[in-house]
Amino acid sequence: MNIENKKTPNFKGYSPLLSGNNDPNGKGDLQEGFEFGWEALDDKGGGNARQEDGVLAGANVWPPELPAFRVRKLLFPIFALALDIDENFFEDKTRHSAALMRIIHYPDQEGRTDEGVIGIGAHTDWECFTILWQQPGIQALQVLNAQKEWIEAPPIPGTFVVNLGDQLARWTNDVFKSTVHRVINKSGSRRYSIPLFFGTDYNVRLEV
Ligand SMILES: O=C(O)CCC(=O)C(=O)O
Ligand SMILES: [Fe+2]
Repeated sequence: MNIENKKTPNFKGYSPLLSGNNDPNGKGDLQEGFEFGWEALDDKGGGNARQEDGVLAGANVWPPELPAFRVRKLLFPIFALALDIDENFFEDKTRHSAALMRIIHYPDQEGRTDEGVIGIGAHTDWECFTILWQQPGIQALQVLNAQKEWIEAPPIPGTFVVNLGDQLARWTNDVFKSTVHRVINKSGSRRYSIPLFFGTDYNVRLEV
């Protein structure tokens, strides 16, 4: 696999099972991983884009057979087409997108009765959309539907949840509404989730 991180110049990419062996007394580490970091930012003219990245400088590598790995690049054109505007409308507005990933641990709250203390209270996300990975097998995420009822959004193996955020709602005059959601983890076990929040470049005006 040519995206293997031992073959890239900047440590980014895929590390297969048993490719590492941290303990010299061991025979190999039973884990695989994928390393990524800052993209090489566009050179704004000085010729020194992200020089401070040292050995990590340079583009990420992504599996060519999995274009959805760069889901953001796919989602913005899909929203544009759904809005009946040019497919590339968001292209020059999302070059350095405000993007933040969280890794969240929710302790189990089985038996807790305080309705005011839940995993994450009802809210909408702020950006354009959130791509959310949920730990398989644990139901905890709920979404408020148009009838104002909380419905479950269970993890479906091999899929992400995409929540729409306030920025996209504002920009589209609520053609796309932001999703009200919350998390209550009464599963009996701890739960992990990983949301990736995606907005646009900071200086973009919300206009069409
Ligand atoms: O953990 C989840 O499923 C959702 C997390 C979330 O809504 C958030 O961090 O904004
Ligand atoms: Fe959220």
